[in-house]
Amino acid sequence: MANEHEKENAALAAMEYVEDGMTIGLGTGSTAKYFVEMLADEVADGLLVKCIETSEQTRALASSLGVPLIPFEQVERIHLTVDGADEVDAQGNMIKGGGAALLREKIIANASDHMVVIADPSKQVERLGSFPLPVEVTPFGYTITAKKVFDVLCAAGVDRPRVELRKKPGSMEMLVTDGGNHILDCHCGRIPDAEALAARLSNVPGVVEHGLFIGIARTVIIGNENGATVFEF
Ligand SMILES: O=C[C@H](O)[C@H](O)[C@H](O)COP(=O)(O)O
Repeated sequence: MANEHEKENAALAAMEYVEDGMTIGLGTGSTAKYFVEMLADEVADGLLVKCIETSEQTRALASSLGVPLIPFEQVERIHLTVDGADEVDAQGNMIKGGGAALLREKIIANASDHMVVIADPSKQVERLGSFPLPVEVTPFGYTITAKKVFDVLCAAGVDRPRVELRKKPGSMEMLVTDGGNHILDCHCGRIPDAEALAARLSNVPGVVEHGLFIGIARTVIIGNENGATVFEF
């Protein structure tokens, strides 16, 4: 599939940022998977790195491929994190969390010296919001939190938002994240001011984290059929 080749080329370009001795944050999702696989090949060839995973899914993948993982508590510094995105705008701001991994992804990206985002061109947008914004909430009081989140979206200028509790794929059961929380998918259509919305959402009690990554990515790599385009911020 063309799309897969674009993801793969983005991951390949991200390998340029990897150096011996680094501690590396491993993202989650179908694009990050290519990076983990490429890193595993280099590790097999003698690359010395330590890694920290952003989800149980990535932990399983990395372990199965022999990528060395260390517990977060033992991490003193994260030199580089490479992760995918659901949407990325021209400023490098993103929506993440389509795979429900946004909490650990944001903690790790924010703690990293350098976050590199890898994506195919379908993720590039002029304005964030077409992809439903994931908001991770505590199970306690989630129905009330959902109402507050709806109010915040309206107050932030989102036109007729819709807030949906995410279900497990193919099931009527509520999805539970790696952190034991639930996800509200906020259908916004268009977010007028992502930075302002991010600040408002962070102020809602019961919201653990949201999928707006503002000013966190330093490099965005968009893969294409023949290679990749790199944007630095
Ligand atoms: O929670 C999931 C992550 O934020 C992913 O990085 C994001 O959903 C992009 O995933 P993919 O590369 O599969 O489109």
